[in-house]
Amino acid sequence: MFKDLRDYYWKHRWWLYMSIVFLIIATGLGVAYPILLGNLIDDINMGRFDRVIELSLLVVSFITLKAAFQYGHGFTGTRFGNTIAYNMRNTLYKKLQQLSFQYYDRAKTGDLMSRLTADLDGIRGFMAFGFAQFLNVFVMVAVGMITMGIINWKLMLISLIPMPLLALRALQFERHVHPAFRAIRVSMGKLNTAAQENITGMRAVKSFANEPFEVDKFVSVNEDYQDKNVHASKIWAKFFPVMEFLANTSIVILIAAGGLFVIYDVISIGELVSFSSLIWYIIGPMWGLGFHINMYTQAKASVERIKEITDHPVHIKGIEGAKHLDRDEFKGEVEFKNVTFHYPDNPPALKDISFHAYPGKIIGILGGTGAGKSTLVQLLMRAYDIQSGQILFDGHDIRTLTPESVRKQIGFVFQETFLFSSTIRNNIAYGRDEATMEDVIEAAKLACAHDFIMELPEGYDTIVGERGLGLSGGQKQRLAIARALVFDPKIIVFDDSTSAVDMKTEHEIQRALQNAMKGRTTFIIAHRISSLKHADEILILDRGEIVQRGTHEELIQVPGYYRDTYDIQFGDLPEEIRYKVQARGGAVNE
Ligand SMILES: Nc1ncnc2c1ncn2[C@@H]1O[C@H](COP(=O)(O)OP(=O)(O)OP(=O)(O)O)[C@@H](O)[C@H]1O
Repeated sequence: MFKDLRDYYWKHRWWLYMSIVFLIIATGLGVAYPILLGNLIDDINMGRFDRVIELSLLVVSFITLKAAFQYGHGFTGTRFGNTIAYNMRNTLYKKLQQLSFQYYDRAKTGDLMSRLTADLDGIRGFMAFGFAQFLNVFVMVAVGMITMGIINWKLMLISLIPMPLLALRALQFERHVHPAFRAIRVSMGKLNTAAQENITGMRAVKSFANEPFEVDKFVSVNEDYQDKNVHASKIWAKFFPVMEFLANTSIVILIAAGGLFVIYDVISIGELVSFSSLIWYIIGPMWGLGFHINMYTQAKASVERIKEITDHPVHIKGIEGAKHLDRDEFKGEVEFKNVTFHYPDNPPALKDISFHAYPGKIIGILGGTGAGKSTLVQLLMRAYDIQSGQILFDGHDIRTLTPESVRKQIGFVFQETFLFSSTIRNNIAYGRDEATMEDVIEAAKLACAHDFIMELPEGYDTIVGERGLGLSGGQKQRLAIARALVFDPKIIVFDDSTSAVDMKTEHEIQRALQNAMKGRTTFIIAHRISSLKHADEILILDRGEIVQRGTHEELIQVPGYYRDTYDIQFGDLPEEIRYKVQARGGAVNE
């Protein structure tokens, strides 16, 4: 475990060393206190009062010194644990940014969140205190036994008789309670996931009036969480009285045997008092043995869970000597050459795809659900590496370019718009820190979003809620278009951006799209002919293959998916209305 964490703590290891030394000193000083107390009692018992003040002051000084070293241990330990957790958190978060789409296809949000929080916290706790205290167990037992042995080794051996049993019971307790705690953690994860999903999907819950079902679902996971806690408490309740009994047996033996030793003048009454304090130097560590081991095993498991992420291979990265694609030099030419791609463990999602998009041209993509449209445009930004063929930007295979520079050339408008809980300005300028207010406004104007933004109470400073709550679907999409444009990219991709909006909004978005496409190589996935008809080439995909291609005029002449779609959308209209609607570039029932 320490080897795995070396990178995070090596530079700060002095905090750990200091923390251990301070704790050992505090433990050593703690031994002086019972001895001094014993001496004090013996002096009083024998009527020697001359050293009382001196000894009392010494006791106070030792207690104060011990407290000071304990503070030092706490301070340095916390510093050490927090520094490690801070470094690990940053590394982990950075790695999460680097991991590819392939990783996130399978990752679970709740699980990742618990690694970032609960697991890191477990490691922090162990490194801050757990480790030093684990070492201190041996120091305490050794110091306690030596000191008691010096006073009277026979009494020491007699009073420690129940100790092996106590240690055994503590280890048994750990063995039982460890899985119980693990079950509580798993159940806690389920509870979090249920609550998180419910809050995220509250609109769906309400629209289906499914609150009672959700409450029942939560009650059942909550019951499970409660059961797991009750189970752990039962283990606790079963083991602790026995452990307490064994610890107290030790004290009883000490008092009984020690009393006899005093009566027979083998030890003084003060020494018996010292003994009864010193015995806790053994009982305490035995009692806590299970707890320390538990803390260690949990921290070890957490390190492994974190290493799973930090050691996870990054699937998409620039090869050695990858070229940076300069945005001023890039013309916007895209070519797919016999591209075949499948997701891991899946049949091909795209088969032998070839097309050439010249700078400024529009490629329309149409096809049934699952045909591979979104996959095709995701390959443009090298979300995944293809199995065969080539994707070329201005003639360069994108695998020979740095992924960042490839992605910076593309403005993406996704099916679903994700907005961050921040101002509208920041959401539009997302990914382009150097964008000025003028750039943001210009992009918003092009995206036909400026007017509605100005009607909002705080204009561009309006904070949009999580996921953009408070804005309509059409408004969110226009913000997404503005965000894509603020980059002034050479390529722009629209993934079905108008499917979820009403006709009026669609018309506004269409206007925004027309503005956005000007001078850029455009890929537009759409189900509406009105969005596709201006394309220079339309690709019809079916089960990962291009089954038809051509311009609107060419495709409506031949039977196939495009003409069928056209007939469904325009077929019922009389000839002259059909003509007018098409000329307007709008949808059928506008
Ligand atoms: N992340 C993924 N992992 C595994 N398979 C995937 C993944 N994404 C998509 N697929 C599969 O790849 C195929 C193509 O999916 P894709 O999303 O590209 O289709 P689409 O044409 O965009 O569909 P839609 O119009 O419904 O969005 C489908 O069979 C789909 O199930």
